[in-house]
Amino acid sequence: MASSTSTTTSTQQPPVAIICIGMAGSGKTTFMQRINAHLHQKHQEHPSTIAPPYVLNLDPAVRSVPFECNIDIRDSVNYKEVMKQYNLGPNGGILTSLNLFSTKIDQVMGILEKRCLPQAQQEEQKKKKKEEAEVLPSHILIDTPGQIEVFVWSASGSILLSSLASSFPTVIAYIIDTPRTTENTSTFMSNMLYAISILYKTRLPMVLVFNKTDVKSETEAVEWMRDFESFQAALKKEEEEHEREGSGYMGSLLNSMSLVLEEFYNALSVVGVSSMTGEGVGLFFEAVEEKRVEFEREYRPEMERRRADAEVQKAQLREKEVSRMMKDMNVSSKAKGTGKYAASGASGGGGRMREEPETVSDVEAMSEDDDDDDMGEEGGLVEPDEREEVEPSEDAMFEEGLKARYEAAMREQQGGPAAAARSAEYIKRSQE
Ligand SMILES: Nc1nc2c(ncn2[C@@H]2O[C@H](COP(=O)(O)OP(=O)(O)OP(=O)(O)O)[C@@H](O)[C@H]2O)c(=O)[nH]1
Repeated sequence: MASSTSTTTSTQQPPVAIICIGMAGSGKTTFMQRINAHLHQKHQEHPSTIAPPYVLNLDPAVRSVPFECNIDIRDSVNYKEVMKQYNLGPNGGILTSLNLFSTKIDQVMGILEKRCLPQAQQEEQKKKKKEEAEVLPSHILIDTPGQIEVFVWSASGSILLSSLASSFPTVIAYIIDTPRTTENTSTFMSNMLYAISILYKTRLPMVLVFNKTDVKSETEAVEWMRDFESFQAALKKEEEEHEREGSGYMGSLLNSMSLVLEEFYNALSVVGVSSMTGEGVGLFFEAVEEKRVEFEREYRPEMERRRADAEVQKAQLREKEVSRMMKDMNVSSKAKGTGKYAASGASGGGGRMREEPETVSDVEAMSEDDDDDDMGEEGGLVEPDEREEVEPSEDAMFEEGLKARYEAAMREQQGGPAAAARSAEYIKRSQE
């Protein structure tokens, strides 16, 4: 049962964000209510050392939430209005509401960091000249819409998840309706495949929560995961019972799947919970604690490596773009100096104001004219040697400055910590 160590995490480390994901009706909201109540109870028992959790509701379509939320998507987006205004169905309404909410991600993260991160709190403490530090929450709980695909596979879902994971150790709690999932092997396998796709899409540590264990124990499901032979035996039994036509194909597919999924099962923590009775909640928090350590050990370095790779790629792209632009500039600046397109008299005959060439043949024609002009200049206006000495250094300085400005502008455009916020801005604009 409940272990006290699991929920008495040192308040000085950042809280772990638990994102509850699961199919509609799997019991996410009831589970959220249960773990929220558990943490509140811990807070009441040790008010000076344990703070209540910080709670977010990201389900815009839920009618009522049976727990108090610190941040509720429904406060910023009216799901029904969104459906009406954009002429959308329920799923489109949820997706658009999430998109609209994700445009505020920088504000949401600002609040979360201020309320939950030790560094931010220390600054706040200094500002307010407080003697004692406030106890920080050890957990951030996040409820998501039942339409998993809307959350997990949407741009806004990715923005929300990656923003959270960049500031806090983040764990996915995948909630499974145990009685329904263990009805038969194919339902079980479908649910596992769903979980695997979420694991690979989010690349975050995951705890599988077999919910509703008061109705049916998780033992059978766990056995199917841990022991390949027991899954095969269940499969065989089903085939015999139903004597299904063509079940040979289905059976061999499920068999192969269970072998393939072995690796995936090993990467997961599995717990059985009853959100109704509270049984197994302590075990869940122990599993979360394990995953927090795993996040710091494996996921964060991997995340940082991916971010560094992306930075390198962006820098290479930037470099390429800048040299391409500089090449273009070279062509046009060469063509600018003199020639038939030069605006006569505008710069004392220097031809600085002439028109840009529009085609390659224009450029060639212009450079031929330049040669002619040189000859003309040799005739008395400017010494070619003199011009070579002066102009390249001016050009070089001009190009250097220009290159630096382009590079800075492209860095501004492509990278930086506000990239997620900008993507969110993009989503917002696309909604308009
Ligand atoms: N017996 C039992 N019923 C549960 C448990 N957890 C949830 N339920 C019931 O399952 C139903 C669905 O629960 P919800 O918490 O609304 O499920 P949800 O996943 O949030 O549903 P959506 O909001 O539609 O995505 C409700 O009738 C709950 O009472 C449990 O541990 N045991």
